[in-house]
Amino acid sequence: MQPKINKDETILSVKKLGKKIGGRDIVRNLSFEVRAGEIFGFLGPNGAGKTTTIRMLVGLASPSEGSIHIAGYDLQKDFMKAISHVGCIVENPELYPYLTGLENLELFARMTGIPDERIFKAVEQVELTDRINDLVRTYSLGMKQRLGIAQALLHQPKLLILDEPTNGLDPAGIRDMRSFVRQLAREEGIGIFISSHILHEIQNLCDRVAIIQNGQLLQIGPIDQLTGVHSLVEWKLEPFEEGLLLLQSLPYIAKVLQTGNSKVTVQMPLDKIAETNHYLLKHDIRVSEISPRRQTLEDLFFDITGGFGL
Ligand SMILES: Nc1ncnc2c1ncn2[C@@H]1O[C@H](COP(=O)(O)OP(=O)(O)OP(=O)(O)O)[C@@H](O)[C@H]1O
Repeated sequence: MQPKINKDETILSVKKLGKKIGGRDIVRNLSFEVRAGEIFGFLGPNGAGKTTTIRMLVGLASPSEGSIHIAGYDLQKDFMKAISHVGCIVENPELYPYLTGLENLELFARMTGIPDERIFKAVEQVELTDRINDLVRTYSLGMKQRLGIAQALLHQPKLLILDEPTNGLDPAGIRDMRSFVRQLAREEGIGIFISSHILHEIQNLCDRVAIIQNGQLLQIGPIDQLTGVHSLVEWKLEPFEEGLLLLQSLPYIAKVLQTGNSKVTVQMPLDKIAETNHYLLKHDIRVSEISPRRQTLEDLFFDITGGFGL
């Protein structure tokens, strides 16, 4: 029987979190929540403060300001209770290659006092049943990741923290990861916090995202709401510089997002395409391509972070 999921239950609540290291603000005034059954993406360019935030969420670093509550428990005041609801896989999990997947989990379960019967459930949850009796040294990176996640699920956490989970995985590995992460959220009601810089992965997987830069929150919200706001149109123009200047002079062209290979992508209303095309042609600009599309998470990310560091 599937557990009843209360989607209003807040699993992780971060309020006004701050971290100073050597007098420098690494994380500032960061607030967000992750609810039961929700997949929450945490994005930011290199050096934005993602790892520092995760280190605070799992108790490896203490906040200079603010609070973290996990399943209602204050991580600072009630550490053991709060952390007992967290499963995390940060970097590569510790696994023994000359033991089978099952033996690895049995060893870990015994060391941490978890009953054996939980193991099969966790193996099922990460879709590793077929290979669980094989030696870990024969596993692909994706299978090792899944075994690591099974290990993190053994104590039935309400919050799962995954730091760059698709790093190094091939497309099939990424697809498998996406499938069971969705199931963990939808069927088990686990709140899932994923940091990543692979933006299309986040776009396909997460319900909501937070984008941070310089330790501060820039945007937070459901992906559809954040990305559906603008329509983008890519133009291929010749001569390019003159065409670009003309486009920029139009009052309804909101933003120029990318240039290269005689192409420019601008934010503009779709019903102005014909008018714009006519205007360019009238000024002897050859328009060889016009491609309208919806704004992606990647566009939004580059737009608001300035596109640095990815
Ligand atoms: N122990 C430390 N001492 C000094 N500076 C630090 C320390 N830890 C992190 N920083 C600095 O804090 C900033 C944020 O680092 P952090 O590793 O949290 O970023 P990140 O978003 O995880 O980046 P990446 O995607 O590159 O891992 C960086 O400028 C980093 O140099």
